[in-house]
Amino acid sequence: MNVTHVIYALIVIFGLLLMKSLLSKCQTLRALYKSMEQVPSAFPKSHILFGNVHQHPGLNAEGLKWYLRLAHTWKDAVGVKVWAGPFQAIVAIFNHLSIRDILNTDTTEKPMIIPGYEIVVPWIGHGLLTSNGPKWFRNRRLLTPAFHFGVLKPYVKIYNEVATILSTNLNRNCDTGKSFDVTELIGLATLDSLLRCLVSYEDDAIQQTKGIHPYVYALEELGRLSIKRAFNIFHYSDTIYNLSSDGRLFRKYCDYVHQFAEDLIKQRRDAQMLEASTEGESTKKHLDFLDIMLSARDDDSNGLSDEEIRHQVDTFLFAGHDTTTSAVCWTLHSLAGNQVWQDKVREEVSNILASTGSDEITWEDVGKLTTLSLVVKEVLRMHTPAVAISRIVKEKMMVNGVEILPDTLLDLRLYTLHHNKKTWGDDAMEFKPERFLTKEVQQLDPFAYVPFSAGSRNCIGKNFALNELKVITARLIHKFRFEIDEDNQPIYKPEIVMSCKGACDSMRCSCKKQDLICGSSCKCRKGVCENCPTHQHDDVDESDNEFEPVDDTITPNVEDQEENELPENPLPDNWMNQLVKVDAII
Ligand code: HEM
Repeated sequence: MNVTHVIYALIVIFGLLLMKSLLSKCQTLRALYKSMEQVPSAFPKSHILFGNVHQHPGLNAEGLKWYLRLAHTWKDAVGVKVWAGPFQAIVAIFNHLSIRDILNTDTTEKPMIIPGYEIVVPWIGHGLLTSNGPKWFRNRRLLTPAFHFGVLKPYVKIYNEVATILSTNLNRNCDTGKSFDVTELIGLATLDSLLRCLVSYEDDAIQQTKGIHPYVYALEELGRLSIKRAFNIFHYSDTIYNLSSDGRLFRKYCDYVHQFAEDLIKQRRDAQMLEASTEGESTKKHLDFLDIMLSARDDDSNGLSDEEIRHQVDTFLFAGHDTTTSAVCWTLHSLAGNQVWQDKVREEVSNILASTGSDEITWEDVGKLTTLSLVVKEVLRMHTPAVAISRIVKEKMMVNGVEILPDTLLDLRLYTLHHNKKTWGDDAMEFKPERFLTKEVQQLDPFAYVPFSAGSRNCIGKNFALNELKVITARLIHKFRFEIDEDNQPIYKPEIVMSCKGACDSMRCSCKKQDLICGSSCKCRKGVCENCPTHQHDDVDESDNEFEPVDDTITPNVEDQEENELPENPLPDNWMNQLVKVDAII
């Protein structure tokens, strides 16, 4: 046998292996297409190359309505299928029975692909949110003590400190006499609180809006660039993305936030070593997340490396920031649109604070905020901050009676689940906190209401978030009155979280004349605020309105609707108006 024979033999073997792999791929695909026949389709036709990607209405208000229409039509189905290209089957799920089967099993995991969770991995690494299997399991066990009630308790003081600075900033903006967007201030406050609680980082510059802190700026840019990448299929390849200007910018901001976290970790290690060597007392006010991570040990007495700790710090800032900001903003927005509930919450807070004679909400007080709790539950249902989460099937599994094959992507539409009329009734689109007192809702399947997800991969920061949300809202409602601004409507942005542009903006006096009032009891209806007599009302100058009016992103695209033969819109025409307008006073 000479060299030529060997080459021929290798070519034949290689060809056979290739054929075998192609055959097996074809069989898998055939099985996938067959299994998907049991799932109704979101679109009547799918493109041979793009699947349905080009038909999707996008991450906007129209997209939300589109999923609601599908949920209304396919009430009892496992979900509906969408093809991302010819090979990737996605099942959009909005039925609690399907959600229960998916979140209750270990045959699914986080999809580490682009545009899935993989997009944020260069930024947050393989922390708790973006890891699977034994790595996730070990880290979850090591990090769970960081959210123990004993650790969370002292954080309530920090939420109060943050709320005080936030109130001062709101008042300062009120002094300008112009409408302004409070979303940004709330975002800075929730970031400030995360940095203080988790890594004991205190810097007054964080809550300053002017001359924005470089860390705040870097986080904002990273969020913006991640979304941008998700919508550019040419940037799905790491090589191409890294060479692009966006990719280089993304890398630059990643390097900055990584360095920021590394410096904090190093400083803490140095401080701990100094304390140990001098037997000195710690000057820290509370045990933080970093302390717990630095001392955490697994069963083999191994701790977390500095790189692992950095991944977790970045993960917690990522997972805990926009979500909480969204929840606070939508709570204020909902109360602005429901003065009766706003007054009930204010009365509850006032009674609690009057009984303690303090301005601060204590740990014990948080449990007494029962009216606010109802409001918060309803807000998390109506404006679900984590609009959707996803999983990939690892092993063949049954979902709501349908067999789903490996590699199918499951798109759990939590917002849609929370508005499913079959579960929540015909008033599902209405803000009714009292629904959580009814027997029907109390007896619902626990998987029908999952703003923090459920099962082993539920939100580890749930109690942290709820406490913070309640303290900040209580403090603001005690001091300010929020009202709907008829002129400015925020625009729904259901991206990584349910954010909005301009929600909760425009702090105004109830006289609706662009004057802004400080204090807690503005009765101004005439022209001069009795609390701030220096603030005379000016005529409203429309050019002062910096907020975008509702644009066509929320107008149903009739053309697409006809082409896709979508079912009739089950929502009232003005449903968006009911959700998005906001204004506030004093
Ligand atoms: C209102 C605020 C919040 C909401 C609605 C929320 C919601 C969620 C949801 C739905 C998940 C599941 C994600 C998935 O399956 O992909 C999740 C996971 C997670 N959340 Fe939150 N979250 C909030 C606040 C926070 C806060 C404040 C922190 C940290 C301080 C945090 C840290 C995490 C982490 C680390 C995970 C991953 C857990 C794991 O996979 O083991 N979240 N969150």
